[in-house]
Amino acid sequence: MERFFLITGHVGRLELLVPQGARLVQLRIKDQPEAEVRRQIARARDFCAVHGAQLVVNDYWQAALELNCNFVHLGQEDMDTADFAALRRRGVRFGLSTHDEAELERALSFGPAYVALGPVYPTLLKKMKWGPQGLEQVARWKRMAGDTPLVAIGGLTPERLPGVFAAGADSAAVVTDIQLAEDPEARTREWVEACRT
Ligand SMILES: Cc1ncc(COP(=O)(O)OP(=O)(O)O)c(N)n1
Ligand SMILES: Cc1nc(C(=O)O)sc1CCOP(=O)(O)O
Ligand SMILES: [Mg+2]
Repeated sequence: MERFFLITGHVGRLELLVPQGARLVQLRIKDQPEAEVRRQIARARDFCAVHGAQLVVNDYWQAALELNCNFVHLGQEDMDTADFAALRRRGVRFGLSTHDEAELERALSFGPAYVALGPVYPTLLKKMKWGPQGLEQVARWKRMAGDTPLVAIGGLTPERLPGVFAAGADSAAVVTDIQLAEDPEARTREWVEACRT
């Protein structure tokens, strides 16, 4: 699995940062009208196809199906309503969020392309009911997930990556560190480099 997992909140940002070297990118749109969501997903799909990047559509699995996208990310609530049979029929891979053992067990039962564990470190992005999981939890998740790739998320920075990968994460996902960077393009290149080593 790609070690660098970029997450952006707008297709414009995705178009700016993918050319810096991101090969796996999630479009995580929040609080937008459905038509705008679909417009952005279609644009991201086409852009990623041209630039050789894998697009992962967050939340909007129905739009992803309708717009012929092939990878979605689903949270625990999304799992209640997602049509996994339809996703499988159409060859759409899915990654799933997990935060505790019960969620991990449930997520693994669906046969995901990856499971995500978070927040590994404190995150500024959103209020969460889970405290920081820490690196020992990353190592436990890796053991429990078996062959399913593990994505670490939450409060990650290039400086924290050696510890995260040493603990067993296969991939590291980021929103805030790049979103708030003074120079997001340069910071993305730093991530690409840090994930290479
Ligand atoms: C790679 C990755 N991991 C976790 C999440 C979080 O998904 P979710 O719990 O559905 O929360 P939102 O991102 O929808 O707020 C993710 N998006 N990507
Ligand atoms: C969107 C999201 N989901 C998380 C989870 O644990 O499921 S942590 C998180 C925040 C993303 O990380 P940051 O902005 O700190 O890089
Ligand atoms: Mg979600």
